[in-house]
Amino acid sequence: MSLLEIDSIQKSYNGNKILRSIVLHVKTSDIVSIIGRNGSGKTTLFDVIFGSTSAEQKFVRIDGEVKKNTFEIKQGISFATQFNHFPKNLKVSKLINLFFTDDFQKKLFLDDNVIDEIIKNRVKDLSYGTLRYLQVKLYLFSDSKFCILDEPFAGLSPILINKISNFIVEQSKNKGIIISDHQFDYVMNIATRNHYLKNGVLIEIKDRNDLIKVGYIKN
Ligand SMILES: Nc1ncnc2c1ncn2[C@@H]1O[C@H](COP(=O)(O)OP(=O)(O)OP(=O)(O)O)[C@@H](O)[C@H]1O
Repeated sequence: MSLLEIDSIQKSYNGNKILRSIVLHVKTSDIVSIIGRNGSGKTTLFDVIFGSTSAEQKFVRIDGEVKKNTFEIKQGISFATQFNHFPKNLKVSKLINLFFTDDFQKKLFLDDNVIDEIIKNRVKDLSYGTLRYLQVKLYLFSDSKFCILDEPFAGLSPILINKISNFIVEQSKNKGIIISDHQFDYVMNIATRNHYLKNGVLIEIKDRNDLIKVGYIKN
């Protein structure tokens, strides 16, 4: 059982406080959602946690050890960003080989008809949705204690969303997962705990009704 403790995160852009005081604790088998309106600061929060964006204040601890820089954080957290950073000319088969040190996880990863169909292609030949599916699945299956998924369902058809949802539940047996996506029904269906990000703080929410109360959706 691992524990990720995120505390006292504060971040401003041009004097505007985007994150005021974020506290979030995630342990193995948690699927923790962060829902929020466009521009509320979800991606900024993930970038700050991961260390790709600086912050006025930040505290990240994994299993009792304070993690100060991206190098240290990368060893404990895999982060599927909204963007694809894979080299365009790389073959999908090579990309997959680069990601896995664990044969068991690799075998599990490869047991998938969607991957079968693209394994001989190059990254540049994949459609947006297929590339997104590949990217999210790679980070989800990678050998890390925690995984952050920023908009994993964006651009995916319902069948692929269901597949990714099932993988999230399966992989959460061995890792803690933080997920943010505007497809809130799919997210809340699998999350073990839900949060709403508003005015720079996280509010715990229980159900769809709470999303109406906070003004994310209409009745
Ligand atoms: N590099 C930057 N410089 C200045 N302002 C920024 C920068 N990056 C983000 N912001 C601002 O910070 C706020 C939060 O942006 P962020 O991308 O974190 O929101 P989000 O909740 O992820 O939104 P979405 O749901 O649309 O992806 C926005 O007002 C955005 O304009």
